[in-house]
Amino acid sequence: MDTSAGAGGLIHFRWQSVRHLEAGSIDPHHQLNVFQGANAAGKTSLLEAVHFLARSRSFITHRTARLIRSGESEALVSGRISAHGSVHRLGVQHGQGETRVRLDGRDVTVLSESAWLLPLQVLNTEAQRLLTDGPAVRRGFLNWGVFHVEPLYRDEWRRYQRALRQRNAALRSGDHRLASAWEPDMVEAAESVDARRRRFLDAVIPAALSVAHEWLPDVTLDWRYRSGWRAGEALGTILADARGQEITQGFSLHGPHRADFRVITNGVEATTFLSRGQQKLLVAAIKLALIGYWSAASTQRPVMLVDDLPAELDRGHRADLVHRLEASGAQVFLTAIEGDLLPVAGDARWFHVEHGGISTTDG
Ligand SMILES: Nc1ncnc2c1ncn2[C@@H]1O[C@H](COP(=O)(O)OP(=O)(O)OP(=O)(O)O)[C@@H](O)[C@H]1O
Repeated sequence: MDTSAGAGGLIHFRWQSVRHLEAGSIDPHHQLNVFQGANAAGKTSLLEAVHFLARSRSFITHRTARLIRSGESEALVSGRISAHGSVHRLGVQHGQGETRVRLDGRDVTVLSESAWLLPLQVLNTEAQRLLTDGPAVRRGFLNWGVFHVEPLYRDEWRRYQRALRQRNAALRSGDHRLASAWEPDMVEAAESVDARRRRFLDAVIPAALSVAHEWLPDVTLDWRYRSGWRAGEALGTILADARGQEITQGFSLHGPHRADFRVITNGVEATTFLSRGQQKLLVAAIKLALIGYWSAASTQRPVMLVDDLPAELDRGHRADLVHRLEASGAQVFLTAIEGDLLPVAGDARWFHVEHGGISTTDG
């Protein structure tokens, strides 16, 4: 670890045996990095490699093994990251079914320790799952969102999950007394998890909807949060009342593990009303608001990976999204087949991607 922290974010990045990519390295710009190249050149693979460094897994398949270049036995990424006023060395290696993470010369066993350094979001075709998929995806968004600004959240969420697991085990064995013994712990952790989630959403979603409103002026936008238990009632009472039924089911039906939030457009679910391009804009607005919140609330520079930004967006929305990304305070990695579709206004580093090789260009 050294103290030449500079502007923050990923200041050096190196990869080996990742998908289609030739082994290589780059020194990313602290604000905007554009990767342009033809189909199958390796642009997405580069973003995937950055994701692998930050989160120790692939963002595409959730099957990290596929990240390894065909014919090789392990993939390796490493980087120097400026965060919290210092520079950290992070390396992630995947091979033989195992992922090994090293931070500043020591092994890391808890993912959140290394993930903490690079608060990261992805905007790609999968990102629309935030709107289209079930609540688990939105809870994941909530958990990462809160985790990066409220360090205590991770412990409270873990404490809740532990109490929930224990209560579920007691329910499955039909043990009322043991199930009830775990409830006070569950309730205490649930209340603080819920309070932090509400605070986070109250800051992020209205900001997101105000940007979305500029992009979609004819759409009425609203949002709702469900804590996971009946509004206005104490979770402790709900758990006690539900215990008999839950013993039959074998799991807990109420609590923040059932939380969700939804964006409502013209009175109905966003996904039933918006076009694909409009959904992309709405998700982009949510992610922009999140990285804005992270930038303002913590000392790390967030990283935003945007795959094929021009796809599905008209010229006006494309330009506005690029400008907002440039002003977001994040370190942005953008890919595009044709760079001239991206009206970049400020300082940026441009890279040409061809047959898995990456070289800097002057734009
Ligand atoms: N594990 C792997 N080993 C070697 N090559 C791989 C591996 N996984 C994928 N590829 C190849 O990498 C190429 C895809 O690269 P990538 O998705 O990064 O391209 P891209 O530049 O983002 O393309 P597009 O603009 O078409 O989305 C494909 O040719 C694919 O067959």
